Amino acid sequence: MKHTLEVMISEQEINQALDTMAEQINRDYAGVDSLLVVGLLKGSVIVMSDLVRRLDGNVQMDFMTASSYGSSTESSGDVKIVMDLAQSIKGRHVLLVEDIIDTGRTLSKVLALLNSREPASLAIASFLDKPTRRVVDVDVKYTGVAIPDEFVVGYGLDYAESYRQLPYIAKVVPSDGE
Ligand SMILES: O=P(O)(O)OC[C@H]1O[C@H](OP(=O)(O)OP(=O)(O)O)[C@H](O)[C@@H]1O
Ligand code: HPA
Ligand SMILES: [Mg+2]
Repeated sequence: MKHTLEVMISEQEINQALDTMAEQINRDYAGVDSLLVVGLLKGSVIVMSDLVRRLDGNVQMDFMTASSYGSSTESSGDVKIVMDLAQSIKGRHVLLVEDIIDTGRTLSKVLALLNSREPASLAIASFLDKPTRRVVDVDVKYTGVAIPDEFVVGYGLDYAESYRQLPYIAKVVPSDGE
């Protein structure tokens, strides 16, 4: 699809939203020995690295890969766990970090899997939230910015694997010809 990009959330706005998220997380986990922050690849990789550098205390990191969008702008609904965590989460305090919650299908699937492993606690931090698109209800404890129903890229988010590196978040606008 031919398209152009329109900036929706600037780098400065991203940083402000991250500061607020990190303050809330630091407050909530102040009494906890260690926090395992789990990023869902690939989208979360940028927000994960920016968020953990704002966190206090003993923070550990792990990653898993769940994929449903492929090269499309529509979720397939078929969420696959492509790569699992490297460690047990039984008895751990786990914070799952995502770039975006859209239909909620990815997070609900991953949440069910991780909950079955009996963590001490499990909460979700998603930088973006598209609440009007929700198909499955998911309890997201920390969110950065709520956005309207637009397909966005940048700051980890891709369109057919491109644009993840942009330091801002932009809307994908279809242009003439297709
Ligand atoms: O709430 P949902 O409708 O499930 O959409 C959100 C998910 O979709 C994207 O991942 P994608 O499957 O595109 O993989 P990626 O992280 O590698 O881009 C995004 O990173 C979230 O994980
Ligand atoms: O708006 C989006 N952009 C990129 N990837 C996504 N995955 C779910 N929603 C989106
Ligand atoms: Mg994607």
